Amino acid sequence: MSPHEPHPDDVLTNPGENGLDSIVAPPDGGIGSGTEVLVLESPRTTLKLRKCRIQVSAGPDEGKSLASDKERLRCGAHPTNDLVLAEDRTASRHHFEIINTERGWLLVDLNSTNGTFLDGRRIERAYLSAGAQIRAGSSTLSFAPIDEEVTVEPDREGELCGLVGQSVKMRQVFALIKKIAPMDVSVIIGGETGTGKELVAQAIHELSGRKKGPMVVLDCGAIPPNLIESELFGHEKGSFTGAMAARPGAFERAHGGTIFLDELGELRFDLQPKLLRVLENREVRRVGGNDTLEVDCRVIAATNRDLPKEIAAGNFREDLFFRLSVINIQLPPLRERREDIPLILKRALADPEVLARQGRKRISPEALSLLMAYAWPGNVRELMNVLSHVLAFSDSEEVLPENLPPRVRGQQREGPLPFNEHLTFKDAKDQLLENFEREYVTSVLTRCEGNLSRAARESGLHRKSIERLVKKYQLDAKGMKPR
Ligand SMILES: Nc1ncnc2c1ncn2[C@@H]1O[C@H](COP(=O)(O)OP(=O)(O)OP(=O)(O)O)[C@@H](O)[C@H]1O
Repeated sequence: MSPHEPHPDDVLTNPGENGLDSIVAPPDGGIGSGTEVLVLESPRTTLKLRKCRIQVSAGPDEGKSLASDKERLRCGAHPTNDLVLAEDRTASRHHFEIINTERGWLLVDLNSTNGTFLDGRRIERAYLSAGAQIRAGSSTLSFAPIDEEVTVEPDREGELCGLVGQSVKMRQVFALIKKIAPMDVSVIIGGETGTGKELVAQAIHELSGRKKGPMVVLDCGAIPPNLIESELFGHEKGSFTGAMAARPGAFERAHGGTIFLDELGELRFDLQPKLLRVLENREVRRVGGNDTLEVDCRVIAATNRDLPKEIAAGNFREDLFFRLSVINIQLPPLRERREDIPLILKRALADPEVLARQGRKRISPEALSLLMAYAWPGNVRELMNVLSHVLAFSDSEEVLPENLPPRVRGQQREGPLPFNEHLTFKDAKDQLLENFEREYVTSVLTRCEGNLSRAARESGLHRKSIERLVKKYQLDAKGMKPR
């Protein structure tokens, strides 16, 4: 897609019936996103596209015009601009840019020699209204915003770039991914752990014009605070103790491609302005370095936190949220699309690697109905883990209910509490509690593949408490990581 085709500014959808809450607009309650939510009767998603048109109405390039959906569009004499004032000798190489912000179209002078004028007044930054007249060099340009709505029907296919799902909710997600992937805008992907946020980010990258470029994943929750700048911007050799060699940061490595900021909600509040600065300026300077490097990458972020709530609680910066949430895709938990389970299992069993290792396997109808009844707090990741565990430990061709873990069979709540009646009350209680603690933490860690931060989030325990329990029961969290 050319950079001049439309791209959406906001995603609007039905938040209620027909499973349409899978894709939501950035919420407007209290934080003023300026986005409406359309309640539709049919399972469709409506994208509100925001474009603008600038036209040279006077000057040597008179008649040139551009309709753009880009987040930023640049104007000046240099051929790399979106609108090139090739004939205007008094226009600077990069004269001004117009940024599509959630608050409106912002005109920014790019340190031009002769200045940028809006309706006759010299400006550095100013919001544009319809019909505004911009003067750059000896050219006058008229500005007009264009808003249009596009309806996105659920996709017909039950698969997209490794994502499997035949439910209306997932097919809506697939259609939305296809629609927005070629548009070079930021995206925030929300959803519980294991719902496929990283897969969605990969799909957007693969279906975009940047697919030949790199996709760099930065786990914001896993970066020690003292290394955040070096992780984002890179560092020069010797810039701090331990910087043995120069290293490019994540943004530099993602140049020409996509940067995926995973667990964005975990990024510490005091570190958020540093990220915002890179997003705003699109340039980085390595820690200990002197040169500024321009970086051109698409930003996709994921979180399992409710960011508007985090903003209200003072844990997340509103400006960073708005900078990133041009499009907001919310992935539904597996328990809200149980009809996807058979297809996900079928695809997994047909995987050539699984076939080579385990041979042809099938799931009995009784086992399938248990798998479909379970709540899957760890979503598709947990389903995949259960499947590989079951396949590794069952010899027969058919997976039966007894091959499934007790929690899936729903047996953990059955029967009397397994306490030892020959102990004193206190000792019996302590033993019961210890058994519970050991089994609970083992179960949540298995589900989270030994990832302590994720296990803490899913269990509602503090990470320190999980660490203490792992130590107390000598659990092998590392051994639970996938090989
Ligand atoms: N719709 C899906 N179809 C097939 N596989 C899926 C789907 N969703 C998730 N998976 C699989 O589940 C696992 C977890 O997916 P992924 O890492 O994308 O989830 P996530 O939402 O990013 O999780 P987290 O928030 O914990 O990082 C992966 O093995 C992925 O391949």
